[in-house]
Amino acid sequence: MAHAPLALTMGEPGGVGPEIICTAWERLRDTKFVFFVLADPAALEGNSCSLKIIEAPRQAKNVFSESVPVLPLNNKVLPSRGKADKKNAASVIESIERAVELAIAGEASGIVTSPIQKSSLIQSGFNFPGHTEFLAELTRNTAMPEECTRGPVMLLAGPKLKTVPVTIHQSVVSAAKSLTTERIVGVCTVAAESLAQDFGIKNPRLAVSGLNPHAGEDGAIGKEDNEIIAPAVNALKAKGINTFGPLPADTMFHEDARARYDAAICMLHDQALIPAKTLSFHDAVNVTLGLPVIRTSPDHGTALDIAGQGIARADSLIAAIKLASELAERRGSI
Ligand SMILES: NC(=O)C1=CN([C@@H]2O[C@H](COP(=O)(O)OP(=O)(O)OC[C@H]3O[C@@H](n4cnc5c(N)ncnc54)[C@H](O)[C@@H]3O)[C@@H](O)[C@H]2O)C=CC1
Ligand SMILES: NCC(=O)COP(=O)(O)O
Repeated sequence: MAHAPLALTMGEPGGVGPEIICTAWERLRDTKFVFFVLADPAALEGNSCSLKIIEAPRQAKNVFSESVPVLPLNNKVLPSRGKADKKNAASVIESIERAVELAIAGEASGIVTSPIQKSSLIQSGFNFPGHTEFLAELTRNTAMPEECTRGPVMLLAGPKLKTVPVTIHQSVVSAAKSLTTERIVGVCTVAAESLAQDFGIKNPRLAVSGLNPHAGEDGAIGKEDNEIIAPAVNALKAKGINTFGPLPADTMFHEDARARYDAAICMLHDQALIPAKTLSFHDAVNVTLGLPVIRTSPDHGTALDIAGQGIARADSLIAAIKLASELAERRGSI
């Protein structure tokens, strides 16, 4: 049976989201990568692509080669290019919530999120630091596919490197304090399962970073590496997960080092995202593992500084759309 279309969320209407959605559609309109956008049409107007209002996701396929299919939201936006306005928060959030409902109902084969301006949503009272945590909450009561452990876990997947941060949207101080052996084992377990099931990597090799310089220099520069991370690596090995580390984070991303593993598991957000974005800013995709629905996203943010100038690249969004479609095929979604 043909796949249901992908649900694209609107993201921050003042950012580059609307223009890269339009560019992505122009490049994909004659392909199998059919999507519809959950948006207030006002957010997408002013770009070169034509829009077609649809009433249900199943209509997307019939209009996709001619227009961007748009499933309208109840909450309206007042877009202002280059600025994030917290008055648009209800619409931005509704887009994500409706995408999740449609994916759970099988009317969308997966969700691709456009970037949100987190600071603006948080100022409006939104209680989540990012999509990852919000999607985990929205899908909390939905059963996971068989033999899949619940996350959420963030994966940055690029052509040269896959990285997973154990701690995500936390200050460095709180991230360091919140690291536990159990948490590292949990994240690695979800990552290993997903790399095998979703990415087809048999017995994936996980390289686990240290937290401190030189992985703690045998306890001389911090105790977490020996007391928290090394026991996690041992516990993972005992579970049969192909894991090694803790490795000094500064020397685990050069070309020869990358050849030794399938994913780098990092203790901090920036340990994982700096190498991923440095190597492949325009090709890497942010994937949330350990959800009952498929979710991908471009690796970049709202780029308010270039919004509306016609220079934003849509490559990472296109990579996110293609990857979501591949994952849906692999999972055998409707
Ligand atoms: N998945 C999501 O919703 C994400 C949201 N964000 C949010 O985005 C906002 C801005 O974050 P920043 O740290 O400034 O990162 P950013 O990725 O928005 O921008 C960083 C730099 O990259 C450039 N850039 C970004 N996307 C580009 C594209 N498609 N083509 C060409 N150049 C591009 C920007 O112009 C800027 O110079 C923050 O609120 C952040 O939380 C950041 C990452 C992911
Ligand atoms: N730096 C990555 C990022 O902030 C994306 O987070 P999320 O919105 O996917 O949770």
